Amino acid sequence: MEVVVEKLPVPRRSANYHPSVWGDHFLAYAPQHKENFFEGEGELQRLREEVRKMLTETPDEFPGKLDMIDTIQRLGVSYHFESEIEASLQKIFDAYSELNHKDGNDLHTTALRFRLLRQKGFHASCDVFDKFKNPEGDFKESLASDARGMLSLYEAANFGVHGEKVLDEALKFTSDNLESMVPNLSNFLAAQVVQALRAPIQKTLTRLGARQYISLYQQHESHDKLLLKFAKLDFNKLQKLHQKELSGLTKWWKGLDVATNLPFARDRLVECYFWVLGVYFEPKYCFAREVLTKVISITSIIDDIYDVYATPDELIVFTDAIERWHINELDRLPSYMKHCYRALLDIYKEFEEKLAKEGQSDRVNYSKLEMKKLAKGYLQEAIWFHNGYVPKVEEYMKVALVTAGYMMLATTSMVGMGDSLTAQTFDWVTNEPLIVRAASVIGRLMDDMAGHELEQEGGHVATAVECYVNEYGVTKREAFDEFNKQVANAWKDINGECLNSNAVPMAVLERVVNLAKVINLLYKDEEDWYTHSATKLKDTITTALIDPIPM
Ligand SMILES: CC(C)=CCC/C(C)=C/COP(=O)(O)OP(=O)(O)O
Repeated sequence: MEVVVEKLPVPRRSANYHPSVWGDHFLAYAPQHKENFFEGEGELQRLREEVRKMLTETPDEFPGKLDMIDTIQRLGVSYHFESEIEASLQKIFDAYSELNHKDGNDLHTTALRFRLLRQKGFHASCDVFDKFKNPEGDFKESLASDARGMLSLYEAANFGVHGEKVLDEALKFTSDNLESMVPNLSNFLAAQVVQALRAPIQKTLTRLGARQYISLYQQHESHDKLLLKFAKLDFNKLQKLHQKELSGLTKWWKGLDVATNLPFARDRLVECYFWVLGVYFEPKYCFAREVLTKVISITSIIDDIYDVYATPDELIVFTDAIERWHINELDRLPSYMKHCYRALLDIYKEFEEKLAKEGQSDRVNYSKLEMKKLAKGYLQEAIWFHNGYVPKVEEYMKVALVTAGYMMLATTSMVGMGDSLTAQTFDWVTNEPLIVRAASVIGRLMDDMAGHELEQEGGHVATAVECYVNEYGVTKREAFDEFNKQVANAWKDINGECLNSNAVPMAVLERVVNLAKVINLLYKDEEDWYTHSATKLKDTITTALIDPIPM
């Protein structure tokens, strides 16, 4: 279809997004030496083996072993000991009833064991919490004086699945009581409680959680000095690795020159990299991070083309060009779209070439298909907007779960993950499995609650909020209450899908869980940190990616 463009002045909208707050900052971290760039490498390796020894020599049936595993995980270094921890948890799971019986009324140990198992996909039964209830069926009031146990129960209850009433009650009981306990707690415990109430472990990004826990842990009077030193060194080493990756990505991004060529769009490379760092931080996922960062940052531009700048006619051509996915399509596009379209094709071509060496270039097709589906969803929303149409909730959600972007990102997150993934796993992810739908529900509803005011001012497709208010004649607050319930239910779906999953590797499920965690940070409390990234998100990125931990 031929469309005449840019001959007549076209009325354009602008959302006045602020420019990049990072500019070329990360270019300064360009790699000088490819190998051995970290001075503390020798020390780090020595400490790692000491920690491994401590971990393997501590008997699995010791309650202290649970605390050791938990501390190692929370300090962000458990990725070094995956097989050792998995083997311990398997033994602990096999002896679950017996161990619970032995611990009697120790709430902390019971709850911690339950959470550590659930976190790694073991279906630990929540019946172990029944004994902490009184004959009336309520949690015993006496527990409210056991702050450590209450905190552990709260963290455990965040791993509940549908139908686990005792965990719903535990979540309410602990949430209601923990806050008022804070003034009477030690600094270490009080700080943990405050942090946990803000975001439980289940919803905390691993790098941020590690950074926070390292500072807390060193205030704990009986902390393990060796473990603490190892965690600090490892955090700083990874931070340097991430800085170098971001330096390379900044170089790539500069070639696109968003400020000049696409001035209406959000220029958010560093924020996108941070998003991806929430999905995987481990060194082995370096290429996966590159793939996902490039895709998410170009998607952000594409989203702004659809939502803000383009005319409906241009969007029809653009969507068709994405569907055809061929460089010849460039001629049909106005010049601003050309920049974006060329970049889109280039990045996928680059992935294909790199993956061809491993015989894995087919994987890219799954991501391309999802990108095409996303573009069609974006077009549908743009058409609704330009027609002033407010869909019914069901009609809206069908499209808006796609435009939440998480079906595409979940698929793309797997593209660079290495050789252990099969075609079956890719088929699984592109068939909208429950866990991906649930992450999309969280993404869509939290984004809509956060973006609602702004999107209405700037002119934007009706969000879930307007659709719901319009269809059910309720207040905005009532719509928010309903959505918060749906978000909580979606977390239960996610928790359930992670249990005893033999069909899909845990490493893949963890990517989807992590995608949901990122939403919980960026769109919490009805704020949009991603779009307005100059304050809270800038500070958060600074702690994760710029400031090293003092040794
Ligand atoms: C999850 C993905 C793909 C992230 C890339 C950046 C992006 C599009 C964020 C959401 O923006 P928005 O709040 O404007 O989204 P929407 O227009 O869908 O409401």
